[in-house]
Amino acid sequence: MSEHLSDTARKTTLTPLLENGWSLDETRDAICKEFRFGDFIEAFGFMTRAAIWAEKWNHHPEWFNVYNKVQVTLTTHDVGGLSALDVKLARKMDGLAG
Ligand SMILES: C[C@H](O)[C@H](O)[C@H]1CNC2=NC(N)=NC(=O)C2=N1
Repeated sequence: MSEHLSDTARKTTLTPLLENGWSLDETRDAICKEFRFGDFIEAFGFMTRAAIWAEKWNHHPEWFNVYNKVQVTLTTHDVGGLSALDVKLARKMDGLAG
């Protein structure tokens, strides 16, 4: 079971993500990012790869896709806010998106 991200962890692990296109939704303690790809197949390929990691880690994104755009929201429902799992999945998604 994950834990709510500590203030220290927020400074060290969240800051680089916020500098890399993620933004904080403070109303629900979530991080969000919009990824854009060349076309639908690239966007869906990204979603498919991310889905396999999400399933492996039992940590599932909220996301919305139209054509080449994927809007992602990450938060941990079990703790009612951000946990280390959100940071881990956000980093993985950045890596997969290239
Ligand atoms: C029962 C199941 O393990 C939980 O609901 C898992 C599944 N995937 C999840 N995904 C996310 N993003 N947050 C969770 O708290 C979460 N919990």
